[in-house]
Amino acid sequence: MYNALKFKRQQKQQYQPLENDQPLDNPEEHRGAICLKILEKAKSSISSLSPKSSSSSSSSVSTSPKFKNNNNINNNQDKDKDNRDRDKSPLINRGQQQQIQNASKFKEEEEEVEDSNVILNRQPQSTDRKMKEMLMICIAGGTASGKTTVCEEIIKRLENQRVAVICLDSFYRPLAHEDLENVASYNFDHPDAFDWEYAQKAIKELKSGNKFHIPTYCFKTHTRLQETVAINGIDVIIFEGILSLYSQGIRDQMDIKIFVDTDSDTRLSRRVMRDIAERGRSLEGVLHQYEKFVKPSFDEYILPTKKYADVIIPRGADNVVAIDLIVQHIRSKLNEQDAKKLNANDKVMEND
Ligand SMILES: Nc1ncnc2c1ncn2[C@@H]1O[C@H](COP(=O)(O)OP(=O)(O)O)[C@@H](O)[C@H]1O
Ligand SMILES: O=c1ccn([C@@H]2O[C@H](COP(=O)(O)O)[C@@H](O)[C@H]2O)c(=O)[nH]1
Repeated sequence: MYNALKFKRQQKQQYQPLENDQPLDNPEEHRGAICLKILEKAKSSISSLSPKSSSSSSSSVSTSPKFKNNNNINNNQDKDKDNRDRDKSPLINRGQQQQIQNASKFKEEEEEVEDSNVILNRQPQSTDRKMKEMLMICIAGGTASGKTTVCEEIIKRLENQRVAVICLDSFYRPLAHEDLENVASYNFDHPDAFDWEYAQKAIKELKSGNKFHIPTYCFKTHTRLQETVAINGIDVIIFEGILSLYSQGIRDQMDIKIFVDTDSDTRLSRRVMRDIAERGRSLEGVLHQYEKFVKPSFDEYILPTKKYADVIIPRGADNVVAIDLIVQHIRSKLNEQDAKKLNANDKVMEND
């Protein structure tokens, strides 16, 4: 079964090693690159299961620029410029292959997938797509608190919904030349590292049911790429990131605000393990960055956003009860929306 967390785990080359870090195993590859490779694999497994190529069908799921792969991007950079802004493969989550197998009837939806690069596992809601407000969920929390893992767990349980994950990482500001020269001194955990205006615009457009092209960020070059991932025709959007509860403009768009609250020793040990195993870092480099930037920014900017959360999840993905309750709430919100829509349609028909 496909596992989205694996994406994140396999992103070791996507980070530029900081000072004192070991060189990357393969400097040609970086965060995005790994992602797209996996996405391509996922895409081919979908097409092999889709009605067009086999008897089974269209699918589920979630797209996230965080998991995009610059290999694909690099290949595409040589292609027609007009195609650059076209959507790339969606992120397929852990539960997705199962969902792919389950969702075999909706050929129409599959076309939508190709159109919007969001894979669907539920019949689109006909003509009201543009009018539709989607459910917006925000998942914040410190580094390695388990945000991505919680996202996965939620998506896995939302079998019949179209879910997209948008990562705050996508809205990192491109680094200035002098910052690039001395990247070990750059604070990726400070609010100023993000383009909030852009992020807010994206969230606002998506919330209103409009298609939006989410930017992609290259963790190797610390620049924003020209490639985007188009998001459209979704039921639920999850906006995930260390500071995703930081901006009031963004918070105001959110229907459910979640803070993943994992003890800092656990987070540090996970970050050390993850960054060494998956992001090509040295112990010294991880600890240096953590002490200089990650911890101070957590204390000053990230932790204070906990007060904005509707739900705080202690212990992250280990907290199955909290995740189940959140998913129940999401389902009931989606049902409310559907009921409202049916009501509105009935009224239109009565008036006709
Ligand atoms: N509940 C858990 N138990 C053990 N390891 C976990 C758990 N949740 C996450 N991890 C691991 O910790 C690391 C960070 O988790 P992740 O979900 O990517 O956090 P975040 O998205 O907040 O940075 C990953 O290597 C992941 O496998
Ligand atoms: O170029 C970059 C961008 C970000 N980081 C670090 O990533 C974490 C946030 O990601 P999580 O998955 O939530 O841990 C943040 O703490 C930054 O320090 C980076 O090292 N390089």
